[in-house]
Amino acid sequence: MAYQLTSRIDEAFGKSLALLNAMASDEQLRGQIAAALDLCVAALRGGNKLMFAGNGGSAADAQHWAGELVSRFNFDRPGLSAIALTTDTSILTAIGNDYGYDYVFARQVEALGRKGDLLLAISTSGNSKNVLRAIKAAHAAGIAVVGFTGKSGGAMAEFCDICFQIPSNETPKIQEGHEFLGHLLCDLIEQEMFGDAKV
Ligand SMILES: O=C(CO)[C@@H](O)[C@H](O)[C@H](O)[C@H](O)COP(=O)(O)O
Ligand SMILES: [Zn+2]
Repeated sequence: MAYQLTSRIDEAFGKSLALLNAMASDEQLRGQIAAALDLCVAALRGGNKLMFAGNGGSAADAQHWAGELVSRFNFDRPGLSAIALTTDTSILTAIGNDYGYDYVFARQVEALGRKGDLLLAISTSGNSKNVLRAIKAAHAAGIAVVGFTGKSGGAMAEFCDICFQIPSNETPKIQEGHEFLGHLLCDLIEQEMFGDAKV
């Protein structure tokens, strides 16, 4: 029992370290991070907002990252315009009940999204229908999309303007990769927009 426990813990550390190492040495990923940062900063500097959407653990990521931007990340600065489309239970239940769960994000993108906003769509499989519909609704409204998914990319990869494909097929490990990128983007956005004014 103790041996199994130890080996399982070792395995978890090993997989996460290998994942982060693979990401750290991926030059294409670095280019995508810079490009996603440009889209985020352009939207925010243009007076637009970032919208986040995802299911389950990715809903938690959406809320987490929007919170970092609206409140603060590393240092005090003006709040940044960001919203998670996963939080208003009245809206979610109304859309889910009246139109179906596949529409819970798309309907909000249609209602709240404006040309120049940015959608950050998170799906480990890349195949969640409500996320795919949100991406479609975003493009119809002139809103660019940064996707976060796994190695296969699923259906969403080809529809995103930039798509982060974490090099794993395991949902929790993909989520760990997403979490790293989400925090990194929050750090870079804050630095890019307010770093010079930092006291
Ligand atoms: O957090 C986890 C698994 O680690 C789950 O809650 C997971 O997010 C849910 O099963 C989601 O419904 C998966 O959807 P998706 O990532 O494939 O779009
Ligand atoms: Zn999870």
